[in-house]
Amino acid sequence: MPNTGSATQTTPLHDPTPFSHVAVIGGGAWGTALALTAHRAGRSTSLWIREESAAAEIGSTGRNPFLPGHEIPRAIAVTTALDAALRGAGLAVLVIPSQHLRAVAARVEALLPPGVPVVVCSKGVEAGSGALMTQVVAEEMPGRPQAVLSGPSFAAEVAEDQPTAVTIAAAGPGGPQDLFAEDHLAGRVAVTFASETFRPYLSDDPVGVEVSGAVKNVLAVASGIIAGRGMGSNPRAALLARGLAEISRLSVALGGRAETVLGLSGAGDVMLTCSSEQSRNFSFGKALGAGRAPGAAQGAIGRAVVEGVANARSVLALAQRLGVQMPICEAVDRIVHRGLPVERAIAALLTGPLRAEPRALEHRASIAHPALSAPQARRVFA
Ligand SMILES: NC(=O)C1=CN([C@@H]2O[C@H](COP(=O)(O)OP(=O)(O)OC[C@H]3O[C@@H](n4cnc5c(N)ncnc54)[C@H](O)[C@@H]3O)[C@@H](O)[C@H]2O)C=CC1
Ligand SMILES: O=C(CO)COP(=O)(O)O
Repeated sequence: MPNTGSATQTTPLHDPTPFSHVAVIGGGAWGTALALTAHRAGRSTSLWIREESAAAEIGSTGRNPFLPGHEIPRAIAVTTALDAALRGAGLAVLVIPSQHLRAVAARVEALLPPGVPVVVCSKGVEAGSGALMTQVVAEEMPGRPQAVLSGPSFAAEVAEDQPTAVTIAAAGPGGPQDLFAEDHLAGRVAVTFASETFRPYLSDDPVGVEVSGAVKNVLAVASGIIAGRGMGSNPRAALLARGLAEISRLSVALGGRAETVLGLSGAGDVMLTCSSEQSRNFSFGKALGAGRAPGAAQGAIGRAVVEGVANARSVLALAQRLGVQMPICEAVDRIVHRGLPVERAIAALLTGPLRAEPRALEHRASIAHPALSAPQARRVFA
C-alpha cells in the first residue's frame, strides 16, 4: 500500500506491515477491549483468560464478567490454555496487572518462538524490584523486541467503539523519523490495531510513556480523594499540574524525555483518569476521601485491579532510590499504606518548601530543584 504521510515525516517506501495474528494475553477488561480492537482491525485474534469461570461465561453468554455488557464475537478464540492462545501468533500483547506480569511473561517466554515481539499494556512499576514493565519483560523474555501501548483509554469505551487515541512506543536504532520506517515495531503495532475509531500515535520514548501510565494511577487516587473530600476545582487543577511535573521528573531520571508527559500517555491519561468515576483508581480514591478505610474502598471496586494501590508504594520507592521528589505520590502512599489522615496529607502538600515551576528543557536540574528551606517555608506559612 503506498504511503500518503505528510511531507514533514520521512516517507518510507511502504507502509508498515500489520501482524496478521495477534494473541492477547490477559482477559481482564483491557485485554478484552484490545482483543475486540484487533478483531475490528481485521486481525485473527486469540484471547488468553486466566479464570476458567470467566472463559466458561464467555462460552455460554458471549460476555466477559470483567467487561460486562459487551458481546465478544465468536471469531475471537477465547481460551484458558496459554499454548493454544499463542499458537501461530506474530505478536503477543501482554495485558496483565503490573504485579503479576513477571510470572505470566516467564510462562509466555517458554511457549513463544524466538523473535516474536511483545506489546506491554500493563500500567505500573513492580514492587520490590522497582522495575518498569518493559524491564520485567526484558528480564523474563531476554532479547525479545517490545513496544509499549498506553494512553487515555477506558476499556468499556473502547469496547463501545468510542473514538480513542493511544501512544505506541518502541525504541529504535535511529531517531524519531525512523518510527515511520517500514519495519519499525511501533509502526507495525500501530497499523495492527488502527481503525476508524482507534488511532495510535507513535513514540520512540517507551520510558516516558511507561512512567506516565504508572504514575497517573497514583495521581487518579489523589484526585479521587480530593473529590471524595468535597473539595473544589482549584485543588484538582493544582494536583494535575504538579502531578505532571512528578511524572516528568521521574521519566527524566530514568532516561525518558520530559516532553513525553505532554502526550496522550501523560497529560491525556492524567486528564481522563483524574476526572472520571469510570476510573477504578479515581473511584477508590473517592471512597477514601469520603472516609472509608483502604480495605473497604477496594471492596467497593470489586475484583477489578486498582493499580494505584500497589503503585503508590512501588513508584515512591523507585523515586526515593533515584532521589526524585514526588510529594503527591508520597502523600497517597502515606494515606493508603500508612494510615495518614487525609487532612494531614493535604496540609503537608500545601505547606512544604516553596518551589519554582520546572523549566521544560531543564528538567535534569529540576530533580534537585532549588526550593525554599523548611524554616523559610514555615515563615511564609506562619
Ligand atoms: N481497564 C482499563 O480501562 C485499562 C486498564 N489498563 C491496564 O491493564 C492492566 C490490566 O487491567 P484490566 O484488564 O483492567 O484488569 P481487570 O481489573 O479488568 O481484571 C483483573 C485482571 O487481573 C488478572 N489477574 C488477577 N490475578 C492474577 C494473577 N495472580 N496472575 C495473573 N493475572 C491475574 C485477571 O485474570 C484479570 O485479567 C492494568 O495494568 C491496567 O492498569 C490500561 C488501560 C485501560
Ligand atoms: O488506564 C486507564 C485508562 O486509560 C484505566 O484507568 P483505571 O484503572 O483507573 O480504571
